[in-house]
Amino acid sequence: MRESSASANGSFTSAMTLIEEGLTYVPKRYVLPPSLRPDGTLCNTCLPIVDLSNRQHPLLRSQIIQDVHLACKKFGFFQVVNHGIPLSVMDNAIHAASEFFDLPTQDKRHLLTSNVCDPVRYGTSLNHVKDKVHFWRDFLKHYANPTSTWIDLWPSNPKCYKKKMVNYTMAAQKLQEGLMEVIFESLGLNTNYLHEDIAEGSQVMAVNCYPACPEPDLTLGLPPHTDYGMISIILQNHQGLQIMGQDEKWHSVPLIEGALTVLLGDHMEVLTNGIYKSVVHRATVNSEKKRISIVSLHSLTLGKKVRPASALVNEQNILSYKEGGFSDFLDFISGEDIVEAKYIDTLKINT
Ligand SMILES: O=C(O)CCC(=O)C(=O)O
Ligand SMILES: [Fe+2]
Repeated sequence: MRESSASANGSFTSAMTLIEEGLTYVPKRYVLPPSLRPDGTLCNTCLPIVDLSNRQHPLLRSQIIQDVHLACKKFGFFQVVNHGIPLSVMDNAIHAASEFFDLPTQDKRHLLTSNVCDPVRYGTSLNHVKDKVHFWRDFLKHYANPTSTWIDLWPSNPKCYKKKMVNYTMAAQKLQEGLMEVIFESLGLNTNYLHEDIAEGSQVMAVNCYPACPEPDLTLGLPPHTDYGMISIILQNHQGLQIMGQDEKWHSVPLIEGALTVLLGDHMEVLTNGIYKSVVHRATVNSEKKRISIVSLHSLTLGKKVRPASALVNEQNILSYKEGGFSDFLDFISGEDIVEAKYIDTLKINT
């Protein structure tokens, strides 16, 4: 029978536990219908890489702006190199995350919750209580900006977690502020647009762990989805992320040492009135290595709404989105199954 001792009867079994039990197959609840499985047909298109080293250079900045514009328009995605976050800060964050997931379940269980509004959440799949099909992922999510408000709630085990993770979350928040300026400039908006709201904005860290999987072709770490925020910055230690191109084919995001991945989210689609679209992406799993990804999700602060920039609404590009905010997204995911429904669809004005 394809079911392990730990079944999906409402009790909690992390993906890490299954591996520790020495499972040689994936339990039935993880097996996707054939049409949703990763079928291995991938495109080898060169994906955009933006080198930020010259972003303050008066003459060379315009090339960066142009690269960002093309990448956002065509893919809603790019990788950044020379972004200013030291390799040691990134490696330490991955290390702290990995140690957290290696802890025995009893040391993580107190963070277990299915309430999406809790500022610190440990869990598995998307929502292990509600999911019809499960995904091969354990996660820890916590708020990060501003640090002083949230850090006391972060895990204190492993001991190094707060110290190592905070160096990364603060650097990612700063990088995000610089990236937003570049993205706004690429749209012809003032670089100071929403400056304070962005500096005070929400930052949610989604720390994901995808253990090595005995049958990686039958399941996924995360199903196709878009992120809700303005941008997401992803740090990963192994390949596994795929993005959907305009050609509706999956493209694997390569692992480039030191690079970070930037994804445009639904609130960016709203702000640009659809000039830039949020990118559909998914996480695949592999049979050899545990993969860690640390996603820094940025949007405006909880009470604020994002609306289309008035400079981007005109006769050629008529108003196409309603305003939406982090709290609208939380309401949406409390009620909907995100495998079946999309948050961005609730924000579109049907003309
Ligand atoms: O693991 C990844 O690379 C992607 C994770 C992701 O898409 C998410 O947490 O929203
Ligand atoms: Fe995502």
